[in-house]
Amino acid sequence: MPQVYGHMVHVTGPTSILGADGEEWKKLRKRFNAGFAPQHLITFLPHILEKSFAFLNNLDYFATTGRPFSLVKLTGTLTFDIITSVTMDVDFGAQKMDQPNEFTSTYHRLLETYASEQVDLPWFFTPYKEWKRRQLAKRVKETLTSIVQDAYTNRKHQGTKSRSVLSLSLEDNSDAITRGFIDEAYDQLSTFLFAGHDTTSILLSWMFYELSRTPHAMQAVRDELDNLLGPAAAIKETLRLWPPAGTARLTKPGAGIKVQTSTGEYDLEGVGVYNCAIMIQRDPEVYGDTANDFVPERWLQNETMTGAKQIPSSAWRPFERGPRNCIGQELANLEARLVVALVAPRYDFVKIGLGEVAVDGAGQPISDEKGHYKVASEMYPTRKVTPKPVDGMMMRVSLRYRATN
Ligand code: HEM
Repeated sequence: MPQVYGHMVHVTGPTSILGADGEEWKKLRKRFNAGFAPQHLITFLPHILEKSFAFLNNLDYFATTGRPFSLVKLTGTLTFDIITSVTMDVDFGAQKMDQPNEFTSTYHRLLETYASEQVDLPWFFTPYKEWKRRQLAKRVKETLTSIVQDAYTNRKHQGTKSRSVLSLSLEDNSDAITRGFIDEAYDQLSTFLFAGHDTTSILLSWMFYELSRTPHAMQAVRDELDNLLGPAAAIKETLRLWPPAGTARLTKPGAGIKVQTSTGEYDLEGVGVYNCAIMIQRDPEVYGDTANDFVPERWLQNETMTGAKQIPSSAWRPFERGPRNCIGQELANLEARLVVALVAPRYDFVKIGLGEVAVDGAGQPISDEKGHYKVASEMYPTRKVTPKPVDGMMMRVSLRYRATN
């Protein structure tokens, strides 16, 4: 839907796979599918592991100093390091807290220009922000373009080929390198950079938050680590409650698209359709009276669990469905499983600020009847007023044990 996609053009570029349509999209999707085949994804494991250990080092620092920190910032640099390493074979060292990397901070400052309710206003309402966004986008483009150019040279002179997004973007080139060709490769690279790290970092933050206030679920994750079932259910449930991405489509006039709902049939000819995953995935008709609760057990194929069999697949769509679904979903799952397997046994997280757990006079958490800790203030107020901004998942973390090696 151009009205939505247009806003993101400074992050994704005009020829991005996200905005492409028809034959152009098919060509791009086919090309990049090769980089996300299961047997190829497994080759990313050493990269993901290496970056996850750097993440553990950072958590250790906060555990030993007791300092509060923004979890979403920390997971953001982790997933940034992973995505740059697997899509362009470059290590920006984004997680080095004592030596902030310039490209990483420029990129995150660019993303922050979108984190405001004013984002939907035309540019002339927020001229300074628009100017700043363009400046930051220009600097990001300079760095990524030089990476594209270097990769092109290596490919041409040394025959270096891989199935990274960058390498796949350079396929189809004629002998002469043109500005347009480099720009297109840059658009795809920067799209994967954005789509492949922001989402996964949000997933990880919400998951550790929900686990921190649902002790039985955290215990199940720790118990189930051997077969990775526990993390899989926790990941799925986090994505149900807190889908980090979404989709909007413009229906073609004459395509005959109609939708049947409990209140009648609606004609969706030539309109913008926004699949609001956060509402669909909290539908009480499907998820019952625990629709708003974090209940990973619902996804375990256990006959005794209520609801497990009745959830229609279309009621869970964080990666969307059909041919335009998320190309990186298996990578996101792989990352999340690995990170939770390393982090869950080693640390306890405690939320501070918005969403922190309510305690009794003795300082003990107060549980509700469903086994969740009650929160003192909701992360997202449900009142019909402008919600407060989220606080970046401010946390404290403590070590459950010290690794000897
Ligand atoms: C928790 C993590 C993730 C979530 C929730 C997520 C969600 C989504 C959703 C909902 C779409 C469909 C958008 C639309 O229809 O307009 C999408 C598309 C896409 N995602 Fe993801 N994503 C995640 C991780 C990733 C990763 C790790 C990558 C890359 C490595 C990635 C790359 C893409 C790309 C390139 C598209 C466009 C696909 C196309 O149009 O053919 N995503 N994602």
